[in-house]
Amino acid sequence: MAAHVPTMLAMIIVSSLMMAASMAVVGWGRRRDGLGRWAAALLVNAIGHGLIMLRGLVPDLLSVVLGNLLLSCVFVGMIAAIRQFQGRPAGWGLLLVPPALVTGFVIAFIDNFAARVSFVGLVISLQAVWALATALERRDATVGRGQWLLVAGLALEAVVLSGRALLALSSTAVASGILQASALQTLTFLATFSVVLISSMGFVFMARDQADENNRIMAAIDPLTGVANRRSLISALDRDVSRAVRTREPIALMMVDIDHFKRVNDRYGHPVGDQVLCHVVEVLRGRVRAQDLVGRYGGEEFMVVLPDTTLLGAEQLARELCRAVAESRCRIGSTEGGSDTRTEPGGTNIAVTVSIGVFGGRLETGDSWDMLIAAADRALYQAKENGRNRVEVATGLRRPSAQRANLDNPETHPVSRY
Ligand SMILES: Nc1nc2c(ncn2[C@@H]2O[C@H](COP(=O)(O)OP(=O)(O)OP(=O)(O)O)[C@@H](O)[C@H]2O)c(=O)[nH]1
Repeated sequence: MAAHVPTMLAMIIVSSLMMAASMAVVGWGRRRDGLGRWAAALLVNAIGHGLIMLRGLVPDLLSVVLGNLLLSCVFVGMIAAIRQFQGRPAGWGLLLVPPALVTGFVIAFIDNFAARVSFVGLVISLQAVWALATALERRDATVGRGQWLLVAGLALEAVVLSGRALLALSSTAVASGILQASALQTLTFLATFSVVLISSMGFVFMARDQADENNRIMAAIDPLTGVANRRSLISALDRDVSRAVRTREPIALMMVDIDHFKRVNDRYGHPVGDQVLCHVVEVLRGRVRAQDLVGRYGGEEFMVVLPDTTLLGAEQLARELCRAVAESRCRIGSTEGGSDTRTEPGGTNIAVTVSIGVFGGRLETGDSWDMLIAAADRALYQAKENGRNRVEVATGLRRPSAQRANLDNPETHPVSRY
């Protein structure tokens, strides 16, 4: 099948322009997801194919030299866009080598159509492979399936252009002029049309999936401390509680509250208070296991969810955390020292302590996350009542019925029930 070449070129031009305009609109103001660079590449693609369509009507310098240069620059833009999406520098210097080679070769062989098709086809197909490899390099960091569309389009372009380049010198299938119809010309331009559609759609989906992922992370994270926020804490706790009920494995929960935090704010101001919050989070996170979840429950109160943990284990960890916070010093920039500060060259160290309420045990059907929080909160309240900078343990859940949690070694924890 040998389709009418100018018609196919027109299809490529129109689809590139429409896709470029759509991506420019969608990507407007979102400088870092690469949509703008990809749209620019599509615009260059439209102009390059436009110049090729004008073969014979405009000087060869424009149609042949500039046209081929622009077609090579399309992949410069695409690779730069993929790298921008991945948060990497474009590396323009190396990217511009293929267009320079194409320009030099086309000028030198301006009268040899087969040699030009062969060389330019090979260079551009290598650029497509380069773009493909760039996309695959950070595959794990890219969410969603859009990347596979992108890769599929680039792979198609690479295969068709390299096949055409290899056939160019030995076969008449390539035709003797760019506007002459042949089956191979049809395949080539269909592949270019496909890369415009498939890879561009893939790139848009990638950007959308990444934005969704970022939103999902933002919605789950406390922006100040970078740990789970209350909403994601509760949903994780709910999931762990359901699992603990099902498996009868123990689960533990800590409520950690900074002591006299209001005084820190009052004495040093909110920004320093914020630093203290981050400092406490750092100490907590540095001492829990990978499967434990530290999050900010609200204000100066943190929660630590400890799946598969006995009351005894949680209590020991809580004491360790309490000690670690008390022994640590939150280093702040330039602030007036107070009674609980040590001034050292280059900054001030603020002493900070926490009180911790712990619940731990095996759960029964009907137990829910809010019952665990209430139990740990009661213990926390008692820790505050008993003088702060200490750990208190809740020995049971307040169930609606007379049931009790089957706690680990309750006799080894002869503490009062809060
Ligand atoms: N800097 C800062 N302060 C906060 C933030 N969230 C809550 N706070 C402050 O935390 C303080 C909590 O004070 P209180 O509830 O009285 O507790 P406390 O002073 O720690 O006293 P105890 O818990 O009884 O030891 C208040 O001053 C809040 O304004 C925050 O994100 N940053």
